[in-house]
Amino acid sequence: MRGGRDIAAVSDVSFDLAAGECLALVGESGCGKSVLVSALLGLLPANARTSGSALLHRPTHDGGPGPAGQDEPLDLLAADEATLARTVRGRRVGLVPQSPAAHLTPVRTVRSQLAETVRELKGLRGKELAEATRAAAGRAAFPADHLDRYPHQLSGGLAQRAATALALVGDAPLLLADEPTTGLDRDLVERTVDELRAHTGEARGLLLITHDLAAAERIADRVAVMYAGRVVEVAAAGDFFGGPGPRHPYARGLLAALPERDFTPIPGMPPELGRLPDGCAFASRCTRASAACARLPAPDGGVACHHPVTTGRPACRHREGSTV
Ligand SMILES: Nc1ncnc2c1ncn2[C@@H]1O[C@H](COP(=O)(O)OP(=O)(O)OP(=O)(O)O)[C@@H](O)[C@H]1O
Ligand code: NI
Repeated sequence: MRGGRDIAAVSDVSFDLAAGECLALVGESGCGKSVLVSALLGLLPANARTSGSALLHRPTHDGGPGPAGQDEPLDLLAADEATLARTVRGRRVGLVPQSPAAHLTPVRTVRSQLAETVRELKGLRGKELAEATRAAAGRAAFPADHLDRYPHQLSGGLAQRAATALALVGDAPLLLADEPTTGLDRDLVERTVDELRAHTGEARGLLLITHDLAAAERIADRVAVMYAGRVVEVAAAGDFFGGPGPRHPYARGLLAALPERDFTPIPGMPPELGRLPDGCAFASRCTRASAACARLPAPDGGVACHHPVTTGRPACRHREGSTV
């Protein structure tokens, strides 16, 4: 920040994502979801700092170890710009960006941007390229008769679909979708998330960032909840949305806020990142808070809370399989 102040936008985040799995990442606006995605792709501003590791394994179709010498994971946080640009972005990790209108090149039509991506990633030319470009648009329900439009001529939902089409072209082993259904009607939301879910076939992984808990429930295997830059709970989707429900009070509050549930918002606002308390950042809004919350809770069994709701069942069930 200006004045030499540091802001910790994302802290101590730890999770895995298996091949063939969809992990939904949810949490209020500003909790750090997009910063996390930018960090994974080396897209943070130049003055940002990261530490730790983000290991990307080579996918294998049977889930077993890869060919000898080729299954060394790549640490995305340590990779240099040339590696990220030439081998990672679009190829090994696809991105549906949060603000598609800002990511599309304003002076080129959707067709030309999509064709360039298909040419680069699939090596197609001529008639085949034109055909594959139309097919790529169709995969994200982008209408063929809008392909010759410029980004400023698209509605928000159409720009979203153009960005999704671009992200799907490379069939990357890991897809990061940052709010891919903003501005879409319910049937298009469902069509889009189903297409993203289909992407997890053939041992591909999907990290779905969304505010749409119904969309997460529809396609996610597990759910991770972020609050003020930290992951506070990771749970199997069946437990999270089903009977036992989430165990972290914040995660329970997120679900209870839904109109089809209690329709009761969590009182108060998330804290400012520059003024985080030393202890649990949710304590001031939490009805279960106690003196223990003055200390930061360490993640324990998938939940970081001094007084999680006991549901009688383990909330975190890891799927078998190799990690992506
Ligand atoms: N370039 C930046 N410089 C300073 N602060 C930033 C920068 N980018 C993001 N932030 C801050 O980091 C925090 C996390 O932002 P982020 O965009 O990751 O939130 P988010 O969870 O994706 O929210 P939303 O759901 O609204 O997209 C916010 O407080 C934001 O203001
Ligand atoms: Ni975001």
